[in-house]
Amino acid sequence: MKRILETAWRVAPTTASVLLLGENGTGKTILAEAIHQRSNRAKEPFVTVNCPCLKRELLESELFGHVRGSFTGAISDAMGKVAAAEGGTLFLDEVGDLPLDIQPKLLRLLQDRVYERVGESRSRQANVRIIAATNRNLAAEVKAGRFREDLYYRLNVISLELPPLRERPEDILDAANHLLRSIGDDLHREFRGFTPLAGEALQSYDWPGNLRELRNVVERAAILSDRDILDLADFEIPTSTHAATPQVGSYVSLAKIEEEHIRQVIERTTTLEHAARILGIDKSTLYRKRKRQHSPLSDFEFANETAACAG
Ligand SMILES: Nc1ncnc2c1ncn2[C@@H]1O[C@H](COP(=O)(O)OP(=O)(O)OP(=O)(O)O)[C@@H](O)[C@H]1O
Repeated sequence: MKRILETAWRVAPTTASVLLLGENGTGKTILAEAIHQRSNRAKEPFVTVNCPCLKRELLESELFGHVRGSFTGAISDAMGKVAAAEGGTLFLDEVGDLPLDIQPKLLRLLQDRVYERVGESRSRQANVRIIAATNRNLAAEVKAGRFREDLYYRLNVISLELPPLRERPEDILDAANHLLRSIGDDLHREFRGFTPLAGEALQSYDWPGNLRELRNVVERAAILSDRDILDLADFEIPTSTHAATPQVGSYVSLAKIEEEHIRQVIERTTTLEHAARILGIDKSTLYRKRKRQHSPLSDFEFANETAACAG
């Protein structure tokens, strides 16, 4: 992540287009704004276009503007977001969803800095810096014929891939502390972080919704807790989905649910002691339960066998 941010800050003051890649909630929009803030366009507008939100005709007009009468409902001339972003940055969110027939118009804007309003033949000059983001694999979209190769290469000069949180568990606590401080500012409260148990639980979960989900979980805990150090009891951290997990209400025994839950916690933790603390039992009880369940002991459990029995 450090390397990604270093590259982002290096490219920020230039006018180069930037392509941000990553799953939903990894912070692409926030990074786009931060790049804009660190550019010499910071005092100029930062304008977002959300590509999948609009129908094709409306999207073209939203981007480039239109002249009166160019389509039903075009009752007056309108400037588009390209004009609104003049001098500043145009952020194209979910650019992978841009319809194929609008893509050449974006390419022209990127290459020649010109565009036309819908229904108008005269070209207009634009001075905008483009930052685009997508959660799609654009190379695969090109192969599938849904994204133009020339546009892909034009956008992909500087691309930054934001990794999902589950691939950087070492960053989770830092991110959670950062979010907690900013949530504290909003709530006019001063938080002092997380108890070790809460921290471990935050790090053990794989956050499919990434930073957005982490923020929601931390915010909820902060609002509902009256402590200044948030504890495990303040959190509702969802159990990650697992194909083999028996669902509550399905026809399986409690023992089976317990076995599966223990298996999952062990899978996500690095020591038996850590797993036992999350499960709220002591490690010798956990060891006995694992033996009773006839689960083959993993390397890690073997390594901890002696310690567990002593404890
Ligand atoms: N660096 C950060 N500092 C504080 N909050 C952050 C940061 N990055 C992400 N977040 C939180 O995560 C949320 C999602 O971030 P963001 O909208 O930038 O993600 P995204 O990758 O653009 O998501 P999507 O693909 O769904 O649009 C933000 O609203 C914010 O609450």
